[in-house]
Amino acid sequence: MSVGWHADDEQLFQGKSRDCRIISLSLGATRSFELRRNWSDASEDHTVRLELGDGDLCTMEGMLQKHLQHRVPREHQVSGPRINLTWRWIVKHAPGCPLSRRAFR
Ligand SMILES: O=C(O)CCC(=O)C(=O)O
Ligand SMILES: [Fe+2]
Repeated sequence: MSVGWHADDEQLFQGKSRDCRIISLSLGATRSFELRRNWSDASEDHTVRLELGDGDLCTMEGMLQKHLQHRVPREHQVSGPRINLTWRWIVKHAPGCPLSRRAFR
């Protein structure tokens, strides 16, 4: 299992235009989690690598989704199952949703 380079830029969370907090809990096998800048720079590799183990919490906050991408790279030496639970805050509600009036206060 792997997750390719991406930003969590879904409209629901508005992570490219305002502060956005995403909290994740990893359970199971330890996996690498990498971050890189959101624009190409072939001359230098600024990739940052973390290890997310069983029970680890990871947060991505502020404007991280605008400026950085993240991924969980393929690692052939890793075996065993892993799940990652995430908590995200919906800030863009459908028109007519009772929460939409509060969303941008
Ligand atoms: O599995 C992870 O640690 C990250 C998953 C992820 O990037 C996502 O759900 O958007
Ligand atoms: Fe993600």
